[in-house]
Amino acid sequence: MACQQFDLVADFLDIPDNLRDRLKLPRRALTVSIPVRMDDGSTQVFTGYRVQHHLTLGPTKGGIRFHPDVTLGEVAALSMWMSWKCALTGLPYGGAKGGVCCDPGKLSVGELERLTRRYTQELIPFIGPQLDVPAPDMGTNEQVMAWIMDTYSLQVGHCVPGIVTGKPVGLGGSLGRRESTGRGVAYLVSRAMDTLGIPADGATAVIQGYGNVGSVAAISLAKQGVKITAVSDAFGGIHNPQGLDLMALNEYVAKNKTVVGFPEATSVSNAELLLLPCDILIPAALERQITGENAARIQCRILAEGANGPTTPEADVILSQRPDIFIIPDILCNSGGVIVSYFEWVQDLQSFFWGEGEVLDKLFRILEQAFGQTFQLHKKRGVSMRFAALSLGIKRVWEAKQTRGLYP
Ligand SMILES: NC(=O)C1=CN([C@@H]2O[C@H](COP(=O)(O)OP(=O)(O)OC[C@H]3O[C@@H](n4cnc5c(N)ncnc54)[C@H](O)[C@@H]3O)[C@@H](O)[C@H]2O)C=CC1
Ligand SMILES: O=C(O)CCC(=O)C(=O)O
Repeated sequence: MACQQFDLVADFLDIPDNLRDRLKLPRRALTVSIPVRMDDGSTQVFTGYRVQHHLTLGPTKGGIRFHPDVTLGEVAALSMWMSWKCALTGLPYGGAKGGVCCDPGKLSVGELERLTRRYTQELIPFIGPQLDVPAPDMGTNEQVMAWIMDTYSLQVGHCVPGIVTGKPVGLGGSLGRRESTGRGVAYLVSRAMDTLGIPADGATAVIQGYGNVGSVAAISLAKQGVKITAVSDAFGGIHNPQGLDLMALNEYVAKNKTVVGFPEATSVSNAELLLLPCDILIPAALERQITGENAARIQCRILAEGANGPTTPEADVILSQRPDIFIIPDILCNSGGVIVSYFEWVQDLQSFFWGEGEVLDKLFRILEQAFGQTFQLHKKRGVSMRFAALSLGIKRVWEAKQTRGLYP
């Protein structure tokens, strides 16, 4: 998907054929074996990856995913999208991504810590505050980032908070980072609603994936008056056309570790949830959810891509024939996370920390600019919002490579 998107944009930008691989292929891709002593005394070997897409504009940046379906190809695609996302939002980074093929829900806290520390140990020659700075993604959280920071710091002999972002605030994390991706999604949805003339009060939203991104987006939108009518997780979904009580839902999820079984809602499958009528549809879980098979049948006005890569190129072709749907593409829609990660990194390097108001103000200003530039190109050149966002990101990296002399 990432390569197909790149090739279309490269044609539009007239990037010479013989130089396209320079932009497309990752600079480095690392596969590691991670032996972990399990609680029952056995040893299990997990496979982990870290892909750094380009280092032309600064260190590489991107999350680490713990999920059973992680593959090297997926991580490479996610690293490429990180590059275009950072360039679109003007951050001084190349893209990276990491992943470990495991099911974090089935590991004890001790097993998870040993796995994280051993994975970090394997990455140590390749990461660093000026080289590659990991962050959370699906299946990882602040605690995992704290273990990464601790493992790295023990190795080099002093405390290095700038090695990861998305850490607990008490260890040099930034105020607002935990909520930043979901808040950014909600900010851009409200910009899209303004643009389309949809009043927030009474609008409805359906969210696939009620994790960090999905749950914060839900709360932020509900504060604007939007009714959240359906949400889901890996176990299934729930639906209430009158709107879900999010306070009660969050208490239920904290206790039961799933949205499934929440009272005052009917159950719905993840596939059915995507087809529910709503004003705003937010995929906030895995890639390839809106496909050639279901794209013609989704019933929203705004498709806000909280997840990375939720829409396949086949679906994009179908959606291009549906002017009734406004897409906020992933590299724009979920960029709030990496933007506040950038703020966290800057604060760590300076050992000087900002208030939450300052973080949010700077976040919304960057989102506003990226939304404005993408929307302008979309209108001016008659290209989709995704194409416009990718073009802006790819063009900036391409220009930087040319200015540096193409081979850095
Ligand atoms: N955490 C962050 O700061 C950022 C995350 N993202 C993207 O947002 C998406 C979600 O990430 P997080 O919220 O951080 O992860 P998370 O691990 O906090 O939550 C993921 C949610 O998706 C659910 N899920 C997993 N498989 C599913 C499936 N097959 N169908 C439906 N739901 C499923 C999980 O049960 C969980 O509720 C991912 O695509 C990630 O790459 C993008 C930018 C930043
Ligand atoms: O915060 C970061 O550095 C990266 C977050 C991430 O993985 C993403 O934007 O997909």
